[in-house]
Amino acid sequence: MYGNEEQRQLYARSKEYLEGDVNLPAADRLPELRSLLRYHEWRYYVANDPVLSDFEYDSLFKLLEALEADHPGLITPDSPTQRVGSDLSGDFTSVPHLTPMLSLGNSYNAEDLAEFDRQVKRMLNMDEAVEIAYAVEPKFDGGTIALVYENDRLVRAATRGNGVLGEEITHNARVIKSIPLTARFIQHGLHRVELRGEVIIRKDRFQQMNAARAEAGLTLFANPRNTATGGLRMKSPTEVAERNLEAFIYSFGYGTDAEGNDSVQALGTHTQALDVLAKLGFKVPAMGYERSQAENIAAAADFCELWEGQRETYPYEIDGMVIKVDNLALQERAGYTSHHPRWAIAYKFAARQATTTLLNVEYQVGKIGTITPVAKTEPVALAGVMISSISLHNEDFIREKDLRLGDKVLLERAGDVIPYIVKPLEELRDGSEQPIEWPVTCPINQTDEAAPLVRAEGEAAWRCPVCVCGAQNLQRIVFHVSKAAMDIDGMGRRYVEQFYELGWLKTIVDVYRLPYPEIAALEGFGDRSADNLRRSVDTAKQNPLWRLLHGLSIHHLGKKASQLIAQNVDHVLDLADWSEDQFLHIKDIGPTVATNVAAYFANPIHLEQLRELEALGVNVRPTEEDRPAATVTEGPFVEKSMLFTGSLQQLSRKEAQERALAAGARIVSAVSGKLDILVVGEKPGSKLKKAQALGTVRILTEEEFLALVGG
Ligand SMILES: NC(=O)c1ccc[n+]([C@@H]2O[C@H](COP(=O)([O-])OP(=O)(O)OC[C@H]3O[C@@H](n4cnc5c(N)ncnc54)[C@H](O)[C@@H]3O)[C@@H](O)[C@H]2O)c1
Ligand SMILES: [Zn+2]
Repeated sequence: MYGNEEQRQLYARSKEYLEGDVNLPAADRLPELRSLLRYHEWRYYVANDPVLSDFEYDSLFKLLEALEADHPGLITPDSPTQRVGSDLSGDFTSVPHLTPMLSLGNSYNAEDLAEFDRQVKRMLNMDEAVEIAYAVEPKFDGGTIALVYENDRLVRAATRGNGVLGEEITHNARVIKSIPLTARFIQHGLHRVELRGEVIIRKDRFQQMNAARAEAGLTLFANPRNTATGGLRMKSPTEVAERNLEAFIYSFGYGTDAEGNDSVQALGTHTQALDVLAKLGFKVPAMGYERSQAENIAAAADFCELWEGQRETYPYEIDGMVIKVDNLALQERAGYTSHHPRWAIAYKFAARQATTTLLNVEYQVGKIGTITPVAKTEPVALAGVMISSISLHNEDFIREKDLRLGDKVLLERAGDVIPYIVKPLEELRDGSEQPIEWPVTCPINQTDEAAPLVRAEGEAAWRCPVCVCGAQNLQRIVFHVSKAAMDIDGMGRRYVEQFYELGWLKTIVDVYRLPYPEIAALEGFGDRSADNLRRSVDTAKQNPLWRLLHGLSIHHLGKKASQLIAQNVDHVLDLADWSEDQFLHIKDIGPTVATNVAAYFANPIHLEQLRELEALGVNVRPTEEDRPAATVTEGPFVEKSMLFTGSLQQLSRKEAQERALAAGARIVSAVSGKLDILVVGEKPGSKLKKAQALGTVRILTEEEFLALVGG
């Protein structure tokens, strides 16, 4: 349909229009904008793979609308503003809809909605002060479907197609369980109806399906929307059934009685019409949850904002909300343009996808030398923020996606998830894209002395094994002073970076010999802050040994392992003489930690640093806090597991537990076959029942317990 070279130009030109870089007479801009929009409609509806965000597409659309408003004589009937985008593929029989299926106008905030409200009133010759009630519901992001029922039976289902003609997919609709094959419309005076709805797939089902496909080595579905629209067009209904599609019905398109007279309006409001559909067994947005009847446009806007905030936790993809004049007679009076109803509007949420150009890749070096590639892109708006820098995680990420410098890339940012690159747009390549050269040595220090990067088996990350440039040291110092390690109050990343820039911090040793008079002279410091900092550093010198060990940034040596090792030495430098095996003798220390710690202490530079730290007054021996709580070897409850339940009368729960510990017990949190003793206070609950049912648990009252621990 479109060649690659042509697509590249259409993409580049679209971005130029969006940047406001196009200066042509209106007579030339009009046809160009139309052909750009047609291209994007094709990417979106037919190829199912848009290259612009919806926001960008809508912006181009608005440019065209504005131009046409200024030059009404130049409007052509085939303009994208005059018809809806077509998804007719030719693979199915085309059938005419009973009434045209249109698009929706767009709004992005409460002001847009207020403007829409004013327009509706103008259209209806209503006073500005009169309030119109609106029905508001999610704008489901799937594939549109039109269902025709005659005499209470489903007789036809079709896609939206080009709005006038749809593709007939009745056999596929029949396997979608939420579409009833029969419904008692006649009870409501409806003999022939056309319903409109959206076919979608739950987000979790989508993920399960993709996980299963990945396992089977099949290509993955791009997103839930494509899975749903593609699902509707499967050749075999059994395949459709496997996709677990669902259909939300959101309105009547048409409805007549036995004589062929309209009988939808008699339902009164859109809200009541949906209530009827719900009663008839259709899946419609639930009142009070997914939909609301808003007394005026401000209330409608509030409901939209509420949903924008909770869209991530909703099980289905929605790209906005739809606001509809609730009264069906007013809808009828407001009417339609050739493109959308005048009585409804979409409220679009901020677009979560965007496309931009990958300009460069920079590399960050972490505290243990992990190299993280970061993409630098042409700045682009994504879900409300400007993005120009995105983590690429590791080399495999780059290779798997086949990213190249100069690529046009699709970005996504959903909810709290950090932005990421979904894929390069391969059809938009022109051959000038360059491979991303993965660094062989430290990317910060590209000299001969830099050692080659290493990648441990089974790990995704490349690391710089011996950093000579200091890039790692900076990260190590940041970690060293952080809460998790030496917890130096008042000395966060910002100061570390500042002192590092000034050359005062090269390694962690320098933390303990900072030039305080010079710090006091820094802008924003003064004597007091410098003094406070000195005090914090002095306090940290008395830290338990595990904090120092953890603060050395040894790969894989976490807090727990640091504590275990600190319990087992008299002086940190003892570790220089330890073999890997000795580390493994400590319960809960595994081989990875053993290897890494042994390697660290085999390095004379590190030993020298530790000697310097000791000379500067940093504690290098285990303290009281490092020692394990003395194990009790005598007492009534030695080696017994114990649990308290109900409220105790003479002791607090905490005091009772301390007594139990002192008497040798271990406190556990649940009743199980491993529980030895349950101490029962007043109003015990299910724990007592469970323990009695087990029959193996010794049950003590508070008095009995106190008697055993000696009062
Ligand atoms: N990114 C791109 O390149 C690109 C290209 C073309 C179109 N688009 C997007 O598609 C939009 C136009 O598409 P459209 O014509 O399908 O219209 P639309 O998506 O703006 O709105 C109409 C559709 O909304 C759906 N819908 C979901 N829930 C609904 C509800 N509760 N009530 C009523 N309708 C509901 C219906 O299926 C209906 O067909 C554009 O605004 C743009 O966001 C994007
Ligand atoms: Zn380096």
